[in-house]
Amino acid sequence: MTIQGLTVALSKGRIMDSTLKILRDAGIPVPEDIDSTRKLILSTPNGEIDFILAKPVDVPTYVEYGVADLGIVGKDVLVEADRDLYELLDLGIGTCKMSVAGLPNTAPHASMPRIASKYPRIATEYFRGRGQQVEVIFLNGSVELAPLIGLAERIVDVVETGRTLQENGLVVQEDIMEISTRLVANRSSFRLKSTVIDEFVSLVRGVVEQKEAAQ
Ligand SMILES: Nc1ncnc2c1ncn2[C@@H]1O[C@H](COP(=O)(O)OP(=O)(O)OP(=O)(O)O)[C@@H](O)[C@H]1O
Ligand SMILES: O=P(O)(O)OC[C@H]1O[C@H](OP(=O)(O)OP(=O)(O)O)[C@H](O)[C@@H]1O
Repeated sequence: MTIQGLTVALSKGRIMDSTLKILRDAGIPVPEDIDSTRKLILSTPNGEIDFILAKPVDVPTYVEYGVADLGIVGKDVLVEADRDLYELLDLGIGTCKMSVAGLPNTAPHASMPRIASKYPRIATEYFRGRGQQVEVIFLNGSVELAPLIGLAERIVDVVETGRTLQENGLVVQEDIMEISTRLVANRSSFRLKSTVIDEFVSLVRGVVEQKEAAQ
């Protein structure tokens, strides 16, 4: 069986190289110039797969609307987007944590503490779940700035090595969830293209399991 007739949305940026390595190791046809091109839609020479190169935050949108059958994207983005998708596989790459961080030795003092985050839904749900009233302030990046300049008491952000927190004098206060890269599917595609999607998943799963066994 060969893979045919799929559109796959890939996240540009940090997880792109490890995603492409997994796909290539799995024997999934990938255009040669995908790492270097400025094109946003690429097809394999025999037209097996169309790849859409998207901003990570937009991948769940493409997949939910069915313009992509499959998507590869971080769990952080998926939880924040809260789209109606099937999550098929954990690729075990792009691993990090979603954490609450702030300046050390500071007890929350405001009755309505401010929390800065690029992930307002995750932050809001987390504090709601703990029965804590907070005001969540959306920032697009460099979130660690917020406690340093007095915009917010704490942040909710991704922590990988911890270097950004450390170099800015911040510490993790609570961990919210583990993050890794996931393969997701459009609900209709999953039914209508089940054979080819099953094949895609089983090829990728083989590589992921092999990597896990070698660790
Ligand atoms: N140190 C890290 N910082 C941010 N994301 C990380 C990190 N380590 C792994 N990841 C994972 O990589 C994914 C993509 O990260 P990347 O920085 O490319 O996206 P992004 O923050 O949406 O980029 P941008 O907004 O700059 O386009 C994240 O959604 C997350 O799942
Ligand atoms: O624990 P670390 O290894 O230091 O990684 C975590 C940092 O990396 C990400 O920022 P990114 O580089 O994507 O920039 P951004 O803050 O502009 O989103 C994230 O938002 C943290 O700031």
